[in-house]
Amino acid sequence: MPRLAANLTMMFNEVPFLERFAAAAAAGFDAVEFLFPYDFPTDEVSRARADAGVEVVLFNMPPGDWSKGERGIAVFPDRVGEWRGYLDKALDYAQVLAVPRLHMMAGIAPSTDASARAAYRDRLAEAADRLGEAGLDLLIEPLNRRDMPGYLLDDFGMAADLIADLARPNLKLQFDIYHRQILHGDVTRALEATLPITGHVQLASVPLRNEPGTGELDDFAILRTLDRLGYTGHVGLEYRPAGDTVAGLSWRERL
Ligand SMILES: O=C(O)[C@@H](O)C(=O)CO
Ligand SMILES: [Mg+2]
Repeated sequence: MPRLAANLTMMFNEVPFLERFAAAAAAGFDAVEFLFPYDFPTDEVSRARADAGVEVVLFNMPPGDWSKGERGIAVFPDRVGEWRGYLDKALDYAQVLAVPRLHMMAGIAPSTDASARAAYRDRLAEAADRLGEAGLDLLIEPLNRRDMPGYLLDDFGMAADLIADLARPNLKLQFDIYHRQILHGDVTRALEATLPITGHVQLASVPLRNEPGTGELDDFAILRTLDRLGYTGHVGLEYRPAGDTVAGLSWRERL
């Protein structure tokens, strides 16, 4: 059975962010992930993590101004200086929290925009090299067009091509089963084909993005497939609980 990590951005929203570490531990998790820790100083996040005794397995680089609709700025060739500041900041948090991997969002731009694609590719190479020196993996995640309209990286084939072209051993795929199913389907064959380049997996029901086992896929069969393929990483539970987070965790009894 793959190891499970609670996503603290979506789960345990009954309590403020820093209290979610302890809430996850109390619910039996020894690993967590989240989108962004940057609203809180590193020492506060670090204390919450250490007090709860959980491992942080993933978070994202700053995405630009999220409230203005930005979803990464790597696609903008004229914002490299700002982007480098974000990379420094993410590395700072990652090192304090001992996080082994970071997700870098691409940004909103048409995939036909050659300058956006070139900028994204350049930033991926640069970030992979910087993170590699620090012993971290860099992840890229295709996002479905319904949840993230206009996002550049909206295709698993594009992600696999980028990883092959850039040939950085620490540049890997963030395989979110929810996005995969909405974008392309064929989840099992895609896991088989891309597991060697996959650095992290995330799971939620489709289409509502609720608890595993409540949607159109057999999420338990998918978890067994990950076992069969020898996946040893974590599966991030990036779902919005349909009701109370802890009550909703009863799906784990079926594992
Ligand atoms: O799937 C998602 O939405 C996240 O993993 C993410 O990093 C971008 O929002
Ligand atoms: Mg995801």
